[in-house]
Formats: sequence, C-alpha cells, structure tokens
Amino acid sequence: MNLTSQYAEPTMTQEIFQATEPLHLESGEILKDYQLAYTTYGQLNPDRSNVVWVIHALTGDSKAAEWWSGLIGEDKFFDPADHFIVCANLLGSCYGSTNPFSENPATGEPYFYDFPQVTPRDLAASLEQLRIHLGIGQIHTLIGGSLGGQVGLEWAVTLGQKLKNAVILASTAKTSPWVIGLNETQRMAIESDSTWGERHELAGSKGLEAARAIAMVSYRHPDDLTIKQSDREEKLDGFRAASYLRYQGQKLAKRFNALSYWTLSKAMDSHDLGRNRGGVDAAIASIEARILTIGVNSDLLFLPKESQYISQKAKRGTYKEINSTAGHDAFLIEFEQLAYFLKSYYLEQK
Ligand SMILES: CC(=O)SCCNC(=O)CCNC(=O)[C@H](O)C(C)(C)COP(=O)(O)OP(=O)(O)OC[C@H]1O[C@@H](n2cnc3c(N)ncnc32)[C@H](O)[C@@H]1OP(=O)(O)O
Ligand SMILES: N[C@@H](CCO)C(=O)O
Repeated sequence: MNLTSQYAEPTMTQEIFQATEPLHLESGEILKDYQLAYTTYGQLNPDRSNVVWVIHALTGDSKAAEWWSGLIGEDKFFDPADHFIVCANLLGSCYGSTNPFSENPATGEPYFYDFPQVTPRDLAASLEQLRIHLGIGQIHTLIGGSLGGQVGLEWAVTLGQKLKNAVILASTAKTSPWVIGLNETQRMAIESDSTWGERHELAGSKGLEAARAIAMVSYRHPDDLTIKQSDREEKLDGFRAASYLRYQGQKLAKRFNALSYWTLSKAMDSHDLGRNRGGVDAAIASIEARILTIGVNSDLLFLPKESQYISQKAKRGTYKEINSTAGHDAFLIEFEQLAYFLKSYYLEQK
C-alpha cells in the first residue's frame, strides 16, 4: 500500500507494516497479529546513514511533518531533502495502528476493554520490528517528547550501537507518582461517563473531554493561561479559561477515543527504564548513543530536573532547556529554540 495524501510533500509515503512475529508484552500477554501505520519523508541515502526516527506523544499520529511542522519539512531542521524521516503511530493509538477497536484474533470481535496493557518498552519493541522490516541498520537520530521520549529511551537501551543520537524532550526515565496521579484523575473522569463500558467508539467520550481538560491544565503553565486566557472585563462566571478548557476537551474527543487514551495513559504510568535492568541509573548508563535531553523551564508535568537527570547519568549526555511560558507542550511549539539546540548539539563533539 502506498497512499499519497493531498497534504503530502512529494516524498511522503504512508504505509502499513503488518507484523509477522507476535509481540511478547511485558505483562506476559502476547499480541499475535498487529500492525503499525507509518509515514516516511525523504529517501534513504546510499550509505543508509540519514535516518531520523520520530516518536509522537500521547495523542499524536505518524504525520510528523504536520504536528512538528516547525522542525520537519522543506528548509526546516530535519529536511526530507537530506534525511529519511520515519514516524509510526504507536500501538494502542487510533491513527492506523492496532488499537482497542482492532479485531482480537482470539474472538473475531474488537478488543474493546480486553486490549492488553502495553508499556513504553513494548511500544519500542514494536518499532524495532518495523526497523528490521525497513532494512534500517543504523538510526542517526531518534527523537521524541513526553510519552514519545519514554519510548525513545526504552528503544535507545536495546538499540545499542545501532543508534547514534537520542533526543529526548520533556520526558523522564521513570514516571513520577505526580504524573501517575494526574493520569489517574483523567481515567476517573473517563470512568464516570455512563457510556464507559459500552462497546463502540464513542464510549466514554464526554469523560474523555473532561480528561483532556484536566490534562491541558498540566500541559500549560499558570503564566501561560494568565497571558492568554485572562478576562478583560469584571465578571462572575463565563471565564475564558473555562471555555478554553471545555473547547480543548471537545477538540480532542472529535479526533481521539477514550479507549486509546486509556491504553496510552496506562502505558505512560508504567514507564520505568530501570525495570529488570538494575535500576534507572544503570539503564541510562547502558545507552551507547549520545543523548540530548531537552527540558522546559515551565513544565509542570515532566519537570526539567527529570530531563537533566537523564543527561547527567548518561555516558554521553547533554542537557538544554527551553525557556517558555507554554509549559509542557513547549516541546511542540518552540521551534526556534529546538532548532538552535539541535544545531549546537550536533556541532559539539562527544
Ligand atoms: C490528526 C491529528 O490532529 S493528530 C496530531 C496533532 N496533535 C498532536 O500531535 C498532539 C500534539 N499537539 C498538541 O497537543 C497541540 O496541537 C499543541 C499543543 C501543539 C497546540 O495546541 P492548540 O490547541 O493548537 O493551541 P492552543 O492551546 O493555543 O489552543 C488554540 C485553540 O483553542 C481555541 N481557544 C483559545 N482560547 C479559547 C477560549 N477562551 N475559548 C474557547 N476556545 C479557545 C482557539 O480558537 C484554538 O482553536 P483551534 O485549535 O480550533 O484553532
Ligand atoms: N499535547 C501532547 C501531550 C503531551 O505530551 C499530546 O496531545 O500528545
């Protein structure tokens, strides 16, 4: 299959990878038949040394040049004229990869609530199968933020010398109780929707709206809302911040579903790079690639010190910090700073 999107640059292709090997999950369950939807931009160069592998965050998709348009595209830092850029939709997500609405081979029906628990390590293992399928021997740069950074770290451990650079943004080596708590409040919101438990794609969608609104508060910083959502007039109700959060909830519920959200937020909670590896420090130190971690000074979700910690414990780590009032999502927004950090990082010799 080679679908060409009307929005695509000429060198973009979207494909489906159908796995031939089952995926043995950390939970002990086995995902027998699974697929990954992936997008590529540009061409592999003759010595196959120009691979940039992008990993999306919680609600992203494989079209990295759309949601990271300031970083990927013609004349951008990662230009398809120079790089072969790959991004796959993560397992569990609803943009073409196997997810809770896919057919469960054991029953012939959609998985719905029986979709197995997946972890960032499992997600990395599925990407590894795609790498092998694509015949990519070495990845020049693996880059991902938030959940994408967790998956990137997991994959960096197992890729060994097949990876040259890992760029991990606004992420962590082990999910903090704070983030797990925030995610649990969002799942509680989903559970409180009376349609949760029903077997269709809109199940839990009002709950998902509330979950996204809660999440958005953690993706922003108080200063950001003060700048963008202060009310000019004196009032008792009908505040801009309230309508902003309601709108953001509705916007996500139109393009996502509660079961995928549940699956991926559980994956985020389960992240522990050090599990069965002698702890987080040993796991970070085992990464052969150079690592650039980028924190956000105003991130209230994955704190900048968590990103800094990874670079401190890495064999060859560098830390940079985005200065922004945007909060956690700054890694999806502050393109000039990102491009500057990347440029200086690649110029450094380590
Ligand atoms: C198929 C797909 O789309 S998947 C891929 C896209 N998504 C991803 O990859 C996930 C990562 N991206 C994101 O999370 C987001 O896109 C971000 C963080 C980069 C930017 O978020 P945005 O919602 O675009 O920006 P922001 O927080 O400033 O909100 C702007 C929106 O809120 C609306 N808004 C702003 N203030 C208010 C208010 N007081 N009341 C109601 N609505 C408001 C704006 O009109 C705008 O609406 P629009 O999105 O329909 O144009
Ligand atoms: N705003 C990001 C989430 C946090 O990384 C997303 O919706 O994927």
